[in-house]
Amino acid sequence: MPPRSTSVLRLLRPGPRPAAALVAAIAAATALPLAAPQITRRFVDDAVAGASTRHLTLIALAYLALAVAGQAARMVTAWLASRLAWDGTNRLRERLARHALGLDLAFHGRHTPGEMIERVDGDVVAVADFVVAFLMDVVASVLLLAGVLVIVFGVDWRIGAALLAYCLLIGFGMARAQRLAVPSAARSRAASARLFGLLEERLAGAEDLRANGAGEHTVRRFHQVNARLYRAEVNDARVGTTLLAGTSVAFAAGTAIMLALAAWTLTSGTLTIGTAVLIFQYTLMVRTPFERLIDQIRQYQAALAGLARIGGLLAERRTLTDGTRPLPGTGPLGLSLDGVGFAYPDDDEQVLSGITLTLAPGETLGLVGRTGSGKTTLARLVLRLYDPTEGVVRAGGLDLRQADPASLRRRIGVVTQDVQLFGASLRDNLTLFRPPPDNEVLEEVLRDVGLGDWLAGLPDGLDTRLAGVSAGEAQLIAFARAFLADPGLVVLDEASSRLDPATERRIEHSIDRLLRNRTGVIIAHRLSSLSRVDKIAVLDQGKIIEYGRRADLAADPGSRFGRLLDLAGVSR
Ligand SMILES: Nc1ncnc2c1ncn2[C@@H]1O[C@H](COP(=O)(O)OP(=O)(O)OP(=O)(O)O)[C@@H](O)[C@H]1O
Repeated sequence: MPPRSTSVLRLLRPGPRPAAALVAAIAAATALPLAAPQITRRFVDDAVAGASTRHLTLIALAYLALAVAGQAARMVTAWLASRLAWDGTNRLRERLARHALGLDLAFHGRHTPGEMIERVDGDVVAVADFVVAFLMDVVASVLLLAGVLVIVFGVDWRIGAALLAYCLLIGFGMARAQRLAVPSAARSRAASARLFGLLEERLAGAEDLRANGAGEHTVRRFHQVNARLYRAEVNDARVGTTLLAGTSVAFAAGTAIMLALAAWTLTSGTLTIGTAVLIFQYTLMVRTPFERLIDQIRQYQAALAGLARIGGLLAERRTLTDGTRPLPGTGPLGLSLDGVGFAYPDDDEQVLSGITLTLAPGETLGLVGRTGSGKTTLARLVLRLYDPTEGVVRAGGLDLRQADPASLRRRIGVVTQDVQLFGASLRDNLTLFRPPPDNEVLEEVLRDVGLGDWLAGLPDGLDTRLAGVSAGEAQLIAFARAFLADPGLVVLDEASSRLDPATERRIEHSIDRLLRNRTGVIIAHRLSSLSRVDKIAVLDQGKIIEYGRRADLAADPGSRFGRLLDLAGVSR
C-alpha cells in the first residue's frame, strides 16, 4: 500500500476501548455459530442412544439460545463496526473538507465542485463501506473458515484434509469467476455514470434548454444513454446469474462429496451419526464466508482507489505562503500595484502585464475594459486569491505576500455579481455563519442598504429562511454583508445584469455609502458608476491603456474614457 494510504488509514484508527469491544464482538460472532454443530451432534447421538424427551428438549433449547446469541453478537459487531468506521471516516471527511477549503484558487480552478464532492464524500464512503465490510466479512469469515477447518481436522484428519482441498478449489474458482464478472460490471457502472452525468448537466441547464426548444433533443439523447445502460445492466445480470448458478452447483457437489466421505467413515465404524451430521453442517457453513470474501474483492479495489485519491488530495499543498504581518487595523487602506504581471497556473498566456497604479486611502478606482481584458483577474490579485507572477501588490503599504491572511480577509472585502445565498436564515446569510451582532445592528444595516421594507415583509424577520430572492435583493444583501464586515478596501464587481430602475437606484445609493471612507476598486459595467470614482483605468488585453484622474480624462477630448462617455450620450 502506498505510504499516503497508510497515513489516511491512521486517521481512521479507533481508540483502544472501542477497538477492544469490537474484537470481543467479532470473537463472539465467530465462536457462537461454530459451537452450534457440536450441539446438533450431541442431540443426534443422544437421540440415537434413546435419551429422554426432556433431555433432548434441553439440548434443543440450548441450540436455540446459541443461535439467538450468535445473531445478537453479529448485530453488535455490525453496530460497532459501522460506528467505528463512521467515526473514523467523519474525522477523515472533516480533515479533507478543511484541507480542500484551505487550498488556493489555482487548485480549485483545476478541480470541479463535482469532483471535490466525489473526493470528500464518494471516496470516503467507499472507504467507510470497506472498513465495515472488512471487519464484518473479511475478518469474521477468515476466522470462521479457520475455526471450521480446525474443528473438522480435529474430528477426522482425512475429512479435514478433504475439506481444506475443497475450500482451496472453491476459493480459486470463485476468484476466477469474479474476475470474469469485472468487465461487465465496469461497463455497467460506466454506463450509469454517463447517464447521471447527462442528467446533471441537462437538469442544470433546464431553463436554457426549454427556452431554446432543445427539449426534444435532450429527451432523445436521454433515451439513447438509458438504452445503453439497460443493455449493460442486462449483460451484467446475465453474467452474474451464470456465475451464481455455477457456484451453487460447485457448492452442492462439494457438500455431496463431504456427505459421501462422512457416510464412508460412518460405515467403516470410525464416526457416529451425530459426527456425520456435524461434518455436514460445517461443510454447509463454509459457503457464506466464501461468498462474502469474494464480494469484498470488488469493494477492496474501490476502497484502495479511494484511499489513494484521498491521500493525493491530502498531499496537495497551498502554493500561496501565509505572511504574518497584519494590515493596518482601522481606516481606509491605500492600494498600489507596481509592475504587476500575471499568468494563471498551468497556462502560458500572460493575462496581465506591467500594471502600475496607486490609490490613496479613501480613493476609488473604476476598472473598465472589454470582456476578457483582465479586470476580474486584477481584482483576484487585490484579494490575494493568487499572487502576481511579476511585481508587487500592496495594501496599506504592505506587500500582500507578507500579510497575515486573517487580517487580509478582515480588511479587504469583496462584493461580486454572483451573490451566493445559502439555504439558511437571513441572519446566517448576512453574517456568513459567524456569531451575529445584535438584531438592531443587522436591521439597521438592512435599512441602510434599502432592504428595510423587504425585511418588514418577511414572515420571521431575520430568522426567515431565504428562498426566491430576486437578483436585486441578493445584490443588496451582499452589500449588507460588506457593511457588516467593515473592510478598509472593497473590491466591487458590479452586477452587469439588467435591474429595474428603482433597484438600480437603491444599489447605487448602497455603493455610495459603502465607498464612503473606504478605498474602492470597482469593476464598472455601468457608466453611472464611473461618475463617482476618483480614477479610471482602462484595460485592454491585460495592459493598462489609459489611466488617470476621472476628471482629467473626461476633460481630455482625445481620451478613450471621454469617447466612452460620448458614445453612451453621458455628459462629461
Ligand atoms: N481561472 C482561470 N484560469 C485560466 N485562465 C483564466 C481564468 N480566469 C480567467 N482566465 C483568462 O484570463 C483572461 C482575463 O479574464 P478575466 O476574467 O480577468 O477578464 P474580465 O475583463 O474580468 O472579463 P469579464 O468582463 O468578461 O468578466 C481571459 O483570457 C480568461 O480566459
